[in-house]
Amino acid sequence: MLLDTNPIDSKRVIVALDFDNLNAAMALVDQLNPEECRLKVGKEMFTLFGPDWVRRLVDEGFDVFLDLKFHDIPNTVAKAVKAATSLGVWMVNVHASGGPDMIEAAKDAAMSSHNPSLLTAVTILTSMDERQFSAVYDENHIANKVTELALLAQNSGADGVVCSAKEAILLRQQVKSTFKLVTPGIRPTGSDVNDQKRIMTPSDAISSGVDYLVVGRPITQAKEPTNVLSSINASIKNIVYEN
Ligand SMILES: O=C(O)c1cc(=O)[nH]c(=O)n1[C@@H]1O[C@H](COP(=O)(O)O)[C@@H](O)[C@H]1O
Repeated sequence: MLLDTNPIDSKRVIVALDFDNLNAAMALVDQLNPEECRLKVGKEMFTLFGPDWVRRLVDEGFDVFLDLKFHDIPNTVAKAVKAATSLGVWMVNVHASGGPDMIEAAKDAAMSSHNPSLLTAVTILTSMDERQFSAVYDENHIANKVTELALLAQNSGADGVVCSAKEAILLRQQVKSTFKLVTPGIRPTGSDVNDQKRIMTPSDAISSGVDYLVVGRPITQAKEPTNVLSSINASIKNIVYEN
């Protein structure tokens, strides 16, 4: 299992499996090659199909991002992260707004596991635009808050953040080069935006310094999912970000 990104990682796409039907999910997974993508399992599928299914994906050779976005008191989050890493997953996440003690506790738990996982912290959800953001934070500079939360996450030991690719250029000036930027809200040209607000194409995102692209519906709802994945991989294959 890779904990670091190679200069050109052949699997920079993380396919978000958001299905309510296990057969439909596995029909897609069976077409995917663990050398060409990683997988993300979120709240819906984890709640419906549980840890055994996650272990199965790991056993099939996939690097799994278990996206449960923990946000609770430090002790509770540490125990949840310990349980998550015991499944053999590659990455787990928390909300950065849970604060430094919570992130540090999560990182300690992720590292002390017999199967250390990367820990990322969610900054501001990609479904938030300025109107949504200002309703929560009483200000309207999303990029400033993302930067603040990313630095907080880095200083508290997180391995990276989940953010929008729109903030990647700014973040790359401020965080360590090894700090992972994981970005949902990725939309190949011409695909539906759905409920995402802060979006970018795969090649623009990688050119902006993103490490991993989280792509759900543009792949999972496509008539030919593997064609979409291959075309995204081809579009980013030779892009190396230089700061
Ligand atoms: O943590 C995440 O993965 C996440 C954070 C965020 O800010 N925005 C976001 O869309 N996500 C997840 O990324 C995936 C995006 O899926 P699509 O919009 O279908 O590409 C979903 O599974 C979301 O839960």
